Amino acid sequence: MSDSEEESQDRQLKIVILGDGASGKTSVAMRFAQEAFGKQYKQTVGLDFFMRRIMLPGNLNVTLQVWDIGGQTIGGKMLDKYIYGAQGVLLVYDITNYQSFENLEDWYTMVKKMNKETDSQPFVALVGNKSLCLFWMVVPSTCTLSQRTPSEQPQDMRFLQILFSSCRECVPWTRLF
Ligand SMILES: Nc1nc2c(ncn2[C@@H]2O[C@H](COP(=O)(O)OP(=O)(O)OP(=O)(O)O)[C@@H](O)[C@H]2O)c(=O)[nH]1
Repeated sequence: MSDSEEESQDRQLKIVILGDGASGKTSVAMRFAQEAFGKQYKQTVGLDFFMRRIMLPGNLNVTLQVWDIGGQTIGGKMLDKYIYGAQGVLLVYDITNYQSFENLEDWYTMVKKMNKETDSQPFVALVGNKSLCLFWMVVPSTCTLSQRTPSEQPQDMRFLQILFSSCRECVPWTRLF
């Protein structure tokens, strides 16, 4: 393969979406990859994949492989395999469900455990989904995972700030991916 052919090939990045069931992971992935939203809840069993090509500054083509992990996989045998090798992790909670925010700590622990041995750590972002359901909001927008666990500052991760999404109402997505 020539140099130019090699250069024109897309780089692949693996993004894993984690969080409790019904927090909106599939909706986030679908909104990103297909610009679609399904109102009906259909539980993801195991995992699902989505892909989208994007162009980064400098005409760099990148294919994002989005791994939508079912909320029921926590504690399951396969979860570490799903997380392995991810360059980015979105930890999704539902702003109308406080438990889904609290449980992110468990998801985050899995990410840390999985990546303990590897040199490259993924970028991790918290995503407060259903962000336009303000009437039912129970997780204040000032909460972050690191605030909840001050002793556990994520020095070993490149931790991004909290982001908000609303799949139903289609707010701009540029900051999330
Ligand atoms: N109003 C509103 N509803 C949303 C939003 N995102 C998702 N939902 C709804 O929330 C429900 C659950 O969404 P899913 O995307 O299937 O949740 P999930 O996290 O993938 O769930 P699991 O497959 O169980 O892990 C569905 O009925 C969605 O239509 C949003 O931004 N706003």
